[in-house]
Amino acid sequence: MNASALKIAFIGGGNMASALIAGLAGKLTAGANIHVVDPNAAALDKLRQQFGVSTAPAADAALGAVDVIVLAVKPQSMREVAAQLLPLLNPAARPLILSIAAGIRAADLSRWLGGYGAIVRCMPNTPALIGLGITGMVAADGVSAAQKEAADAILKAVGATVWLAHEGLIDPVTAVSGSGPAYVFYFIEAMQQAALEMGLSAQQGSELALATFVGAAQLAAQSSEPVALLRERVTSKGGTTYAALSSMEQSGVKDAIVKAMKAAAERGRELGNELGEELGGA
Ligand SMILES: NC(=O)C1=CN([C@@H]2O[C@H](COP(=O)(O)OP(=O)(O)OC[C@H]3O[C@@H](n4cnc5c(N)ncnc54)[C@H](OP(=O)(O)O)[C@@H]3O)[C@@H](O)[C@H]2O)C=CC1
Ligand SMILES: O=C(O)[C@@H]1CCC=N1
Repeated sequence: MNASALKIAFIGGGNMASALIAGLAGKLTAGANIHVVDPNAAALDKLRQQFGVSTAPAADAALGAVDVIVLAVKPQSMREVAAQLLPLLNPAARPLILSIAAGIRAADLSRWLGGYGAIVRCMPNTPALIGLGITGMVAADGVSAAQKEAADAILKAVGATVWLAHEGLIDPVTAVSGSGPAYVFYFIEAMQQAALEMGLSAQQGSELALATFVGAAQLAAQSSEPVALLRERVTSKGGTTYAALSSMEQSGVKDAIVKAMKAAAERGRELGNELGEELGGA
């Protein structure tokens, strides 16, 4: 499969699909090679104008002529979407199905698609929009080496990829990096609020909080030292950082974050159980 000429269809053109399309169109493959199916006319107009993709309001014959079909609808819509897709799947072309849905297990998707085996489950994140995403991925047994390469090329076009040893690790990845940008935005919002309450302008608080996040993240990414050591270097004995971190420890911030992330992973497992028939914990 020649990655630069890949024909890719997206079923669902919402937040995550748009972020992926923005990273892919005109880079990995031409916008004209991308087809997007979504019932929302306004969302499709925007994608067509921005990236030159073709669009349709419902699953159509174009799905029979692509190499990869990305399923980018809500987990709750997956079963219905599989039923719409099944009659349009071209068995001769045997396209790769790339599911980005939280929770939905490959075995359930395969059953809904009449026993289809060429399925890769992946968990991207929205920084894909600017090429800085990271995606955890796992391939079902029916995926060929060329399809695995194509899946990797698609997600690498929007950031980094991490292949997982087994599907049970997708829920933890969802909790760490899939949902992760929201935790970071939440922390930035809190810093902006504090800045405002302490007398800085909204503009100054925003600039200071954002630059601090970008700088600290880049420093951690570029450093060979543990993050804990970088934190200690900011924390002078009896100083301001110590006061802040002590307050966070007293409030149980770290424990709360760990607990919250475990809740996210658990919600992924729950979604799989609620919406599918396969048992979790693979
Ligand atoms: N947002 C994120 O950061 C991430 C999301 N994901 C996963 O991506 C998937 C999509 O999430 P997200 O983009 O946030 O959701 P959105 O709601 O933004 O996008 C889903 C889109 O699919 C459309 N849709 C619904 N039914 C159909 C159908 N039958 N055919 C075609 N399109 C349909 C929806 O239309 P309508 O609104 O009218 O229902 C909507 O526009 C989820 O499964 C989620 O778990 C994974 C990683 C990160
Ligand atoms: O919140 C969600 O369920 C999706 C999956 C990861 C990020 N957004």
